[in-house]
Amino acid sequence: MTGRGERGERTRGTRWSLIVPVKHLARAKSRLARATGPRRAELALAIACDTVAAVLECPTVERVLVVTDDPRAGAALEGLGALVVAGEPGTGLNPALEHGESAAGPLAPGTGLCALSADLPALRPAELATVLRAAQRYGRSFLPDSPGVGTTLLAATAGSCLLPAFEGASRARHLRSGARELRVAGAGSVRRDVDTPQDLWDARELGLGPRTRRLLAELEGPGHDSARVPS
Ligand SMILES: Nc1nc2c(ncn2[C@@H]2O[C@H](COP(=O)(O)OP(=O)(O)OP(=O)(O)O)[C@@H](O)[C@H]2O)c(=O)[nH]1
Ligand SMILES: C=C(OP(=O)(O)O)C(=O)O
Repeated sequence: MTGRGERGERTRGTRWSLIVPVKHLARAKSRLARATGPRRAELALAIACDTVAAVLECPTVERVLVVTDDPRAGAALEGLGALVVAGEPGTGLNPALEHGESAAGPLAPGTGLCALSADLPALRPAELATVLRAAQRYGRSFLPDSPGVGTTLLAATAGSCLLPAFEGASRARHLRSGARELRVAGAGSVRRDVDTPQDLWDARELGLGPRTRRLLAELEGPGHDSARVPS
C-alpha cells in the first residue's frame, strides 16, 4: 500500500475510512462506451478523480483507500491524497471491497468503514458528511442509488463488518442482509451514480466535478457530436 497518511482535521463523532473501488480503466464504464467513444477510460478516470477529491474534502473522513489494480488510476488517485490498495483478488467488486476492508482494519482501529462507489461525479462533501452522520447510529447501513435499485454507499461502524453485496439489485440484497437503509434528505449527489448517458445528464444537472465537466465539454466540442449526452 502506498500514499499519504492520515488527515489532520478533528471533528466530533465517528471518523471514517472510506473504501473506494476502481475497476481497471480498460473495462470501466462500459455502458458509456457509445457516448464517449475512444475516451471512455479517460472519462472513467475523471469521474473517479472527482469522486475521490470530494471524499477527501469531507471533514469526517480520516482516510481514503482506493482499491484498484489499474496503475494509471492508482497514480492519479494517490496524487490526490488517497492510499492505494492493489493486489485485489480479481473476482469482482465485492471481493475487491473485502480486500480493501482487510487493509483498512489494522490501519484504522476504532473508525467506521464505508464503501463508496467511484462513479459519483457530482458528489458534494457536505452531503457525504450528512450521510455518514446518519450512518454512525447503526452497525451496518447503506444508501440506495438514485433509481432505488442499487447501492452507492455501505457503512459499518467499529465492531461491525461491511459484508458487501453490491452489483445489480443490491438495495434489496443489502436490506435482506440486515443492513439499515439510510433515509437522508439532501443526499442526491451521494446517490447519483453514473452508469448510462442519461445518468451523466442527471449528474450534470446536480453539478459535476471539474474533471468530468472539462472532459464532457471537450467531448461535446466540434467534431464530437456522437459524444453528446444523453445519446
Ligand atoms: N476494484 C474494483 N472495482 C470495481 C470492480 N467492479 C466494479 N468496480 C467499481 O465498483 C463501482 C460500480 O461499478 P459498476 O457500475 O459495476 O461498473 P462500472 O465500470 O462503473 O460500469 P459498467 O462497466 O457500465 O458496469 C465503480 O466504482 C467501479 O469502478 C472490480 O472488479 N474491482
Ligand atoms: C454496483 C452497483 O450498481 P451499478 O452497477 O448500477 O453501479 C450496485 O448498485 O450495487
